[in-house]
Formats: sequence, C-alpha cells, structure tokens
Amino acid sequence: MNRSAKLKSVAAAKNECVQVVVRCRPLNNKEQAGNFQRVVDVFPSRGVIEILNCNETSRENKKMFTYDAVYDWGSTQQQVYDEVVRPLVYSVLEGFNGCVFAYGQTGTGKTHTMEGIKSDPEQRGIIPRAFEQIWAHINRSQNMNFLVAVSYLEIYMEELRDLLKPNSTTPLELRERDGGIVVPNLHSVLCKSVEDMIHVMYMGNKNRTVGFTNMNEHSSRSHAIFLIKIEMCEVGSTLVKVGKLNLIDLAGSERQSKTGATAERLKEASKINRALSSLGNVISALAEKSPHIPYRDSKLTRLLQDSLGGNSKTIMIANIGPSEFNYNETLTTLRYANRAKTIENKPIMNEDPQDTKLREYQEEIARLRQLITERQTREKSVPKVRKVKQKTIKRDESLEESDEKSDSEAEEEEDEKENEQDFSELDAKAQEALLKERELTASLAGKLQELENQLVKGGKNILDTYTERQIELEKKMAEIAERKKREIEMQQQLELHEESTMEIRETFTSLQQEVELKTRKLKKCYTKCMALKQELQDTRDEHNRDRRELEMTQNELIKELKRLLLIIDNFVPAEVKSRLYTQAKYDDEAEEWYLNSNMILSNHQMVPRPVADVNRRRPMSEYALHMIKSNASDAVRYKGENILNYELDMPLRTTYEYSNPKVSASLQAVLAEAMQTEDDIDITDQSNYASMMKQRLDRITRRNVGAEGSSGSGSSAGTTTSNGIPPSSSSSSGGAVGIGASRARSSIYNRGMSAAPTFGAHSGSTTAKKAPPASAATFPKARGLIPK
Ligand SMILES: Nc1ncnc2c1ncn2[C@@H]1O[C@H](COP(=O)(O)OP(=O)(O)OP(=O)(O)O)[C@@H](O)[C@H]1O
Repeated sequence: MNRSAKLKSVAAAKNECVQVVVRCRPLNNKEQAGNFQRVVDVFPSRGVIEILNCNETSRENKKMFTYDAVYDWGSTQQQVYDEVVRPLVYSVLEGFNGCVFAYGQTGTGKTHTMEGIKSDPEQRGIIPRAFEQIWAHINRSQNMNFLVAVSYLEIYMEELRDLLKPNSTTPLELRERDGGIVVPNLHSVLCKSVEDMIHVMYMGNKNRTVGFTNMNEHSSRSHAIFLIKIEMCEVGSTLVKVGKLNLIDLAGSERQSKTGATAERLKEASKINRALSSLGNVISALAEKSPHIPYRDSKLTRLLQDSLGGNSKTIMIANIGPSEFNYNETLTTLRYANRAKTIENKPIMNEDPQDTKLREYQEEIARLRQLITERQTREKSVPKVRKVKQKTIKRDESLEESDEKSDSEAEEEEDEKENEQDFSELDAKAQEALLKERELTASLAGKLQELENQLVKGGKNILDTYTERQIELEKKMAEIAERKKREIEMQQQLELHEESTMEIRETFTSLQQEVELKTRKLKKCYTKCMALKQELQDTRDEHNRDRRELEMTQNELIKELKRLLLIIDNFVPAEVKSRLYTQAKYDDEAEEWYLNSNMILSNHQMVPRPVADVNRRRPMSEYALHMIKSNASDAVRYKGENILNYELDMPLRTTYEYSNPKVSASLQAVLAEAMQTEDDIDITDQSNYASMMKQRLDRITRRNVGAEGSSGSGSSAGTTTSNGIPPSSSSSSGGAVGIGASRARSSIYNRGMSAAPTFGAHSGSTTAKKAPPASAATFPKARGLIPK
C-alpha cells in the first residue's frame, strides 16, 4: 500500500475505546480461613461493580463502577474468552493489531486468566484458546497462505529478556519503525499448529522470572508479553495482510508492605511499581487528552504505545479479589480501570505493509521455481533430436511388451534410461558439468521444499477440525456475545437517562408532592456530593499511602547503601576505592552503574608486563639460560620452556625494624665517668620524679654501705636490692664494673635525652652521695643503665 493510501485509511479509521473488563476471583483458602468478609458485588447484566468499605459505618456508602463487562467468581474461562477475546482475535485474523493485557494486584488471577491451568482443558486461559481459534481459522480458509510467527519476552526490572533465548547475549532494544514499536533482535519461531504454539508458550514460561510473596506462591515478578504475528495472502496474490496480537500478563501491582518484601524484593517491586505507575500516567494522560503522553517513561509503556492510543484494538482485563483484606488495592485497580475506559484508539488494517516475511518467501519460491524449470529444460535439451527418434521406436516396442504399465510410468522410465544413455555417451568434461548442474538443481529443489514447508496452506483439514455445524455454532456465539455487550451498554445508558428524564416526566398534582420530590432529589445530590468528597479523601489517602511506601523503599535502600559504603570503607583499599569513585559511571537509560571499560584497559596497560629476556624472541626460564651459558649437553632440552620470570609485587611494609632505645651520648659519657670515678653523682633537676630517683639512689647507696660494713666486700650473697632484684653474680663477686664508693660530685643536665624508658627522659636533679664501693654495682645493672 502506498503512503497516500495508507494515510487515507488511517483517516477513514473509526475511533474505538479501550474495552475494559473486570474479573473478580473467588475468596481463596487464606481469606476463608481468616474469616475475611466479601466486599465486592458484581452485576454482570449491568456491567457494574460495587465495593463496600467495611470501616465506614453507613452501608449506603458503596462505591459503584461501570465497565464494558464484568465477571464474578462463578465465571468460566470459556465465557470470558467467547464474550471478550474471540471477537478481537477475529479482527486480528482480518489484519488488525490486537492487544489483551491483564492488570491487577498479585494473586488476583492474571496468570489464571491469561494462561489458565495446563492440565485441565476447561481451565485453559486466553492464550491457548487464542491459539485454537487462530488455527481453526487457518484450517478453514481455503486458497490462502499463512505464515505464523511467535515471540515471547519479559520486562524484568526495566530490562527486556527474550524468553525463547534466555542465554542470548545480544541485548534487546526497543526501536521505532514505521510508526510502531519493534524489538529488532527478538527471536521468533515459525509455528504450524496449536501444539507448536503451546510448546513455545511452555518453553518461555519455564524461563519467566517468578518469586514467592506472602500473597502468591508463584508470583510473576515480570511483565510477560506473548507476540503472535500472522501474515496472510490469497494464493496467487501479492497483497499481504498482517495481524498482530499481543497477549500480556503484567506483574502484580501489590502493596510492598503486604508482600513481605526484602531489600532485593523491594528494589524489584519499586521497579515493577514504577513501570505500572508510568502505565497509569499514560492512561491518565490519554484519558485527559493531554498533549504529551509519557510513553518514554518506561519500557512497558513504550511497548504498549500502539495498544494505548495507537492503532490497535485493546482489551484491558482488570483482575480483583473480593475480600475486605484487599479493599485498598481493589479500589485502586477499579479506579485505574475506570480511567482506561476513556482511552481512544484508531485501529487500522495492516494491508500490504513493507517487510513481510510472507511476501519475501513467496518471491523467493517463485524465483527458485523459475530457476529449476530453466535448468531442467536445459538438461533435457542436450541430445533432443536423437531422443525423439529413439523414443518413437522404443515406444512401439514397449507397448508390445507390457500392457500393465501405464503410459506415463513407462515414459518416465524411458526418460530415465535415455538420460543414463545420453550421459554415458557424453565426454568426461561434459559429464562433469552435467553432474554439477544436476546437483545444483537438486539443492535448489531442496531449498524450495524447505520454504514451501514454512508456509501454511489454509483449508487443509477443514473436515477434520471443524464441521459446518461447529462453524455455525461459533457464529451464533459471537452474535450472542455482541448482543450481550449491546444489552449492557443500553442498560447503562438507560440508567443514566432515567435520572435526567425523571423531572420532565413528573407532573405535580400538588405542592406537597413537588416538595417531596425535590427533597428526594436534594438527598440524592447530597449523597453524590458526599460520595465525591469521600472520593477526594480516598485519593488523598491513597496518595499518602503511596508516599509512605516510597519512603519505606527509600529508607530500605539508604540502609542498604550505608551497609555497602561501610564495607567499601573498611575492606576496599583506598586506591581501589578512589579508582571506583572516579571510574564508575551511571547509565541513566539502563539505571545502572558500570565501570568505564576504557579506563580499566588503560589501567591494565599501566601494570608492568612480566619480565622476559628482551634479546630473545620468546621468554626463557632462568634455568634454561643458565644451562645454555654453561654449555651443558642437554641445554636444548630447556629451551622451549616458556617460563616467565614474574616479578611479584611485594606488599608495602607497614612496620619498622626494631632499634634499641637511644641514650643520649652526653648521659652515657657522664654515667660512664660516674661509674669509673669514686665521686658522688650529683644530678640536678626540678621534677618530682628526679627527686624520687635521688632518694632511691641514696637508699641503695646506704644499704650497700651497710652491707659492706656488716659482711664485708664480696659477701653479699642472698641480699636483694630495694626493688627486689637480686644482685648479679658479677657484682657479688666484687664486680669489675661496679661504681664503687663515688665521692666525686657531678652535675647532669640531661634534657637532651631522647628515649623515654631512661629516667633521664624526665629532667630531674639527683645527688647521689657516697655510692657503695663494690656491691653498689647492682644498682646500675638493675636499672639497665650500664653502657654497652
Ligand atoms: N477466576 C478464578 N477462579 C478460580 N481460581 C482462581 C481464579 N483466579 C485466580 N485463581 C487462583 O488464584 C491463585 C492466584 O492466581 P494467579 O497466579 O493467576 O494470580 P496473578 O494475578 O497472576 O498473581 P501474580 O501477579 O503474583 O503473578 C491461583 O491459584 C489461581 O488458580
């Protein structure tokens, strides 16, 4: 279709609102066990849902919402599919884009509605039922070619993941092409039956991200999107129509406090909630007809761009729970769904778009066919003249030989024989060329077969799958669904008009009657006003709740950040830390930190390479070099050993070598002198410590003198110094190193002493009078003051 025709069809397209359907699941075992009350009332015939807040005293204050269709806990999967989804899939098979997405709090039945229960055919959900409808249609359509491709992806933590190729390293990106959003590298599988599609769905489901929450044992933690693309065209025509169907099971829109979320789950939930709240923003912006629609806020909204306010027919299924326990979440879902009702789409038929695989295949098939026929005619035309002559003779013979063989069979056989004969008559070169030609033709035929196998021809087993009566039944069901839809619409409109026309219809017979009616009306208006006020209050409360939840998430994340910073501060070396700070960059798109690979590389390059012998072509071990130098007979043996001489980085030293405490040279000299002369030691200083030391010195000197008097020199065995240290043997034997009875007075100014352990570190003044002559040698030794 050319551009102007396309524009015309867009302009001619009718606006169509997003169809919103609400489905309420039954009370589950937990809710029943907990005696939770049911607060939701469903009125399928009017498309109305009423919800009661148990905390409010008045039971009158029920909130009422109307939708295109509503389903209660007794509804069946078949009913939901036939009445809601079947018409949409019909449209897709006519070449429209269609989208069904399930929205709701976790555990309310989104996956149940979309996929259903594998083992129970009655409980199959929308996706497998859509497969059946598609293939029933294909099998019924005669003279049509189809190409059906499916893909399956999920959006987890704002990242696209291919569920059919989970280990693929190619990142998936969203791109805008021909006014629509596509995922270029997404893997797609060609399917040829319902079973193929179901197999693909289960394969993808195995790779889906699910987790456990307090609300649901197998909670979907990602948004899963199943894409079906159906290309179709009449046999012999080149006009291709394309129908696309997106079947989406969104992640749960839960309150984090209820799910028992941990730090990682909170991060996950905040991303899920962000995508869902951006979906809410898009819905609001579309509902308010805002000039800017924030599709780009999340990957989910970008992917749903066609489905919301675009060219697709869209159905939103809002799943809710009936219990009072989930009152707030249910109300949020109902409001969300209520807003989505007003979104208008402009569905257009995808006729003759660019880049269709079906057209590509058909063109290739035609080209291959042409090539093959050309080759076959060339092959046959080689010995044509002689062949014709021989053929006539042989035919006469063969007719006489057997009557059983049919003419064509005989002819084929004949041709084969002739070919063989012709072939043997050719020279070697020609034979080779002919063989090559035949091989090429065979490979082309194989390729052709392969391509033809990919295409699905419609109307194959029309009688096997669908009898006339079944087709009739389906049509009737579609009609009933359409009527039901219209009935609900009319009922809703009737209720609306009833109020406005009441006044007109009333004729007042008396003033009293008029007053009564006006009072009733006033009461109604008052109730409405109160409901609106309540709504306002609810919205405020909800906003506060959201804010509190965000604050909670923020606090959790800050806590986690602090923990990580603590680890970095205490366990990561300072230089690595500073490198991390300078090299780490934040990617706004991916919302992730990453290390600049260039910088890492440059750092790597700075690391010195292992040392090798620069004069040699390749590194050699020390031992090999040694052997070569020493001209050892088996030196060659070690030549090939590629051992590098690694210079290991030794860790930096953090301690000092031990050195003895320093005693200043002046003090050492004085002490040495004092110990050699017999003079008194006179140390002058002002501090208490020094005077104390002086006293001790005196005491020691006196005792030593006493001891000398009583036992005489050399008989000090068994005596101890005042501080309990026994005298050394050298001193007891009359010691060569002892001070002796010092008479000389010397003044020591020891301010220059540097080492603390020596008493000289404290400036002090001490006068040691009359040092003991021999046994006094114990004093300096015991105090460690003997110069070395
Ligand atoms: N209409 C229903 N009838 C019967 N059972 C239902 C219905 N809807 C849901 N259930 C049951 O409720 C449970 C939770 O449903 P499901 O897993 O589909 O929820 P969900 O909304 O997809 O949750 P999540 O967002 O966590 O994936 C399942 O055991 C399911 O069988």
